[in-house]
Amino acid sequence: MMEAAKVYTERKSKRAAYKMRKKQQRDANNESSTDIKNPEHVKWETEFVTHKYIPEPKKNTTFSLPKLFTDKSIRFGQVVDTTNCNRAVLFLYRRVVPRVLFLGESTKAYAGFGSVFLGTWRRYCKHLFTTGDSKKLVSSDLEADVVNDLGPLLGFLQNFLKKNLPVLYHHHLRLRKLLQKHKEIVKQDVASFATKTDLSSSQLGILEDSFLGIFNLVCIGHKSGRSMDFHRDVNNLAFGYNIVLPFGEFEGGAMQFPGMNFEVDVLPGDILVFDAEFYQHCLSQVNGNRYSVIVFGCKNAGDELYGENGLDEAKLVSGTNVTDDWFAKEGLVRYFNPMEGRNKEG
Ligand SMILES: O=C(O)CCC(=O)C(=O)O
Ligand SMILES: [Fe+2]
Repeated sequence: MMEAAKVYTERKSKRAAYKMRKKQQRDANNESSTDIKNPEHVKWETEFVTHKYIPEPKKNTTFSLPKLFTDKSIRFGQVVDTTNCNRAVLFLYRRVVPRVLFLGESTKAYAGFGSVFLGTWRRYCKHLFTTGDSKKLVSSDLEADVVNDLGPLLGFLQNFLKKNLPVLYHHHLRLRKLLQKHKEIVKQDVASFATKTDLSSSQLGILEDSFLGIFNLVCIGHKSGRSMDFHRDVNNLAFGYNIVLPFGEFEGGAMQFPGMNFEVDVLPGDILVFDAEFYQHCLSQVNGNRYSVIVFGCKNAGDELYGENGLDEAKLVSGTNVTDDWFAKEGLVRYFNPMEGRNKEG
């Protein structure tokens, strides 16, 4: 007994020392704790805002909007749209990305002066014409460096979502599994899929599965071309949310929501999660070198998997083929709050 008690005490003090060391390391690196449960760090706030769709203004129109969520603490803005369906939520996590995971030089060089897309399927990327220069595909001498650089960041993000936004985590996971399932089907009969769908055999396996984790598509943006114009990400997965992580040395680049009459600063180390498919948005003028990692889902994949291959679950991710009744029957809600509860998939 005595011996056991001693071992226990030793372990306890070792653990305490370890925790202390980690904390000191974090402080030294000027990193923030990712434990958002710490009440000192978290201050959830709910803002109810009404969103009004406004006609797309001329290119380069600038908006002057009041800033929300300027505080250092993490906040939660719940947005009620005009149909009062609680459709959208925006989440802003301040200073949660450890500094060691910030984008490295290789990835910045790889992004060049436009946007590049990394995804499981080359074709799948090709479909994303959200910016003029997104045709640049995944093939570069820098690719290995980029994978080494981005992999840990995506791993961190995945764990972060799992802990803090479980429903969104499962939404990505579901799409991921669906695409994997499709990949297996294609592999078994490569010839017959060659013309059937754009997610064809020749496009498989560009990146290791483990690199993307639960995610399917990642955009690395530099200067964020079109984002500065007022837009919606209309090719996005329905009910998906963009996860935006800005990096670099810059000023400006606030995410603006003119239809809701506010903007939020999003800074290196922050994670912004918002419904870019539903809400019109743009970035304010950026001065300096701003890079952004944007994780999202593209609805073409869901549409193709459903339409071309009849994979039933794809209805869920494409959204376009389903009614509210279908969701209800499946025990799902169309407009989920990524923070609360879980959709069906375990
Ligand atoms: O932050 C960026 O670079 C892009 C912003 C944007 O338009 C989006 O995430 O949908
Ligand atoms: Fe956007």
